Amino acid sequence: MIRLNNITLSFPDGDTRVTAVDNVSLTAHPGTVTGITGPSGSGKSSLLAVAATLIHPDAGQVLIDDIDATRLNPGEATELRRNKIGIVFQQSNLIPSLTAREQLTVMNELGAQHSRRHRADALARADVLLDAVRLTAHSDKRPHQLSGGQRQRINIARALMNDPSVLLIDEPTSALDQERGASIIDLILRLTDELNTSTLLVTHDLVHLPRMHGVVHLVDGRLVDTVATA
Ligand SMILES: Nc1ncnc2c1ncn2[C@@H]1O[C@H](COP(=O)(O)OP(=O)(O)OP(=O)(O)O)[C@@H](O)[C@H]1O
Repeated sequence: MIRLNNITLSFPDGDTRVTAVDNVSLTAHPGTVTGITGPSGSGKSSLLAVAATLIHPDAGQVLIDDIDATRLNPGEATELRRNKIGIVFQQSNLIPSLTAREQLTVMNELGAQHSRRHRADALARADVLLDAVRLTAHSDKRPHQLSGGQRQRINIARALMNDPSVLLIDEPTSALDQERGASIIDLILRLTDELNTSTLLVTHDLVHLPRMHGVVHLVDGRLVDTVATA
């Protein structure tokens, strides 16, 4: 579960500061997808970065499975992120020289020795996830041999490699046409259900919102509306 309590975040802007996120609270339960929407510049990506523990907020708490990430030192926060949070960034950052399977197994090589899986376990996990995202037949292909939708599926599978309880996804459909976008949303809904993740999904694509379990709407960094949908 992820709970954001009264998050405020500002950035320096000349002599003043711009408030990117203004006193926002939300909770996402396991097995649910919460959409975060709002106009450009409304603070969606900033809020996701705070949830990911990549940016420390000016005020507020980030509770991941009841651990307050804002009280951890940088090393502890990195460990928490590695073990409990899967992140799919807006920009795909697949490594050009690696196959689809290696994009996943390389996750296991990063981070502290004690938290790594045995190589055979990592391979087995990668194959389960490649199957879950329907890419088994493409396991040995490199990014340039795959479509945009297939690359996005690998990004999602990779974020799930360490079995996170929280899945954070920024604009997963922005580079895809409507049909491929809808199929990525299908995938995220299914994996959230099967793997019981608490998923936050940033999107400005309103067509997908009715399919989510809840939606929060940001304007100028403030939460203006919370809607339970499904
Ligand atoms: N690193 C930064 N330094 C300074 N200001 C920033 C930084 N990141 C974001 N901002 C500002 O914070 C506000 C919120 O930006 P953010 O990227 O979170 O919005 P967004 O809703 O994700 O926008 P978009 O839909 O265009 O991606 C904006 O005013 C933006 O200019």
